[in-house]
Amino acid sequence: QQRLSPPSPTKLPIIGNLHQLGSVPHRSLRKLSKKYGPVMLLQFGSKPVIVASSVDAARDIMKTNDLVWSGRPKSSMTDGLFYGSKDVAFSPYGEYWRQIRSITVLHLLSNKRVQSYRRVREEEISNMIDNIRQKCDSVIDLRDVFSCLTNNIISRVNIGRTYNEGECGIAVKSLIEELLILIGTFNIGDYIPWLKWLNKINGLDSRVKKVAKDLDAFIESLIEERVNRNKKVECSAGEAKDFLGVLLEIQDGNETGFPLQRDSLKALVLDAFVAATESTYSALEWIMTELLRHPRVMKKLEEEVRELGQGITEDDLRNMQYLKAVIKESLRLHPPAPLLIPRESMEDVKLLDYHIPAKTQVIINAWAIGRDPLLWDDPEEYRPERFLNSDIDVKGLNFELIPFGAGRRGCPGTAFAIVVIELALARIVHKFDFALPNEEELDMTECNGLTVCRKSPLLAVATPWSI
Ligand code: HEM
Repeated sequence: QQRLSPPSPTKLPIIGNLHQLGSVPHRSLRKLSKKYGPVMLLQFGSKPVIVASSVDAARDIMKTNDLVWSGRPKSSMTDGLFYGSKDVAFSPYGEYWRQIRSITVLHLLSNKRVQSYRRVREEEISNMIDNIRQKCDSVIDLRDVFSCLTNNIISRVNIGRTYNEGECGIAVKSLIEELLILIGTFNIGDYIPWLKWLNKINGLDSRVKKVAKDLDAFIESLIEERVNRNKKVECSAGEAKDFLGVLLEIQDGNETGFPLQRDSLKALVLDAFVAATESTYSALEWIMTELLRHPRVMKKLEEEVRELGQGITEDDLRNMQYLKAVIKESLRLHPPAPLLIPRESMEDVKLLDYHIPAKTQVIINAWAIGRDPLLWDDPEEYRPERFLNSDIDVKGLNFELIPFGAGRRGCPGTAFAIVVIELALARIVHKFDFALPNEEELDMTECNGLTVCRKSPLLAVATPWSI
């Protein structure tokens, strides 16, 4: 029996289909998939890449054959930035990944840990409200506000303090931003190996080296600060330990029987910063963008959150069905990582009817699935009501809505992110009326990268709401 290969657009010599990626790949790939089908085979330089754009293909990859598809393609970019890809997100599948993922889940991201950060969230969200209040009646950069919030929350639970106070903080924030840009940059050397030398000329190699070196110096200084502090003051009993503190203890005590090398420890601390910030603030920024474009929806949300009168706590979130629907609808149209993180087959596997050889990369177009007219009525319309009487959730069980991926390599930070987004949104909409600074229609252009933000930061004017 002949082994069936997925359909492919015509390839050019050397580059294959790279020229068809365009400046906004999730859009170009959807266009191609409309012509070639929900499973298509492209060629990026010398590498075969499958693009999956339907709910059935996504389910097949992330559920039916999840184990086979749990590899990550090797990337010289993440090797250079994460100590040889020793972090959770980019390390190859295997025993090492299993160990570090379970350390990260247990000590940073489990439901129990996430609940224990309640005070951190409440304090930082109150700081954000104060910050907005001080700028009322002038134009506010909401991306900046949300980026500050998510940075502060992850910093406090990751390293025990915020780092964006003072000059050094600003430098660290821009280093992490540069790292994210680099992860999203197309690296020609990974796809056309004999063109690797180009990265020396175009400056990519030296940018990677510089960011990695500067971030390493930052994390080393945190470790040193911690070691000195622990020597001076014994950690007070009952104090919740931050992730870095726990990792240092694991390293000292070797209690898990798993040797946690210094590079691995640093990769895990860095991973938490990188995975938790841009994804979350970009989600918040897209949500506010849609609310500002849809005053009817904003009004309904205001009614729901303002019904509670004074102060909203996390206990109130449970009953806020419209708030949850607004978040899901925004993540459907604007998943912060529209193509998720690429995976790789670890052995030969069938995908729907097609035969896929081992070591094939797959890109899942979550953005296209969220807008598939076979799954959603009026898919391009922003209508949170569609989720009001629906069981569809973002947790990786419903493959029509997968902003956090699914399966073994699915996002372990979902619960961490959702509660920050819910509380931050409920509280700002409770406290302020928002308006666009001018009458012009909002520019909805997207930027390019692993995480996709608005091209221009969202600007708005806030006025305090009073009963
Ligand atoms: C709105 C916020 C977030 C979004 C949209 C998001 C999305 C994603 C996606 C799409 C993946 C890849 C899933 C796959 O391959 O199936 C992922 C992986 C991951 N995320 Fe998130 N994420 C968010 C927040 C967070 C937070 C807050 C953390 C941690 C503090 C986190 C940590 C991770 C890690 C460690 C991985 C790698 C998992 C692995 O490869 O085993 N994420 N995330």
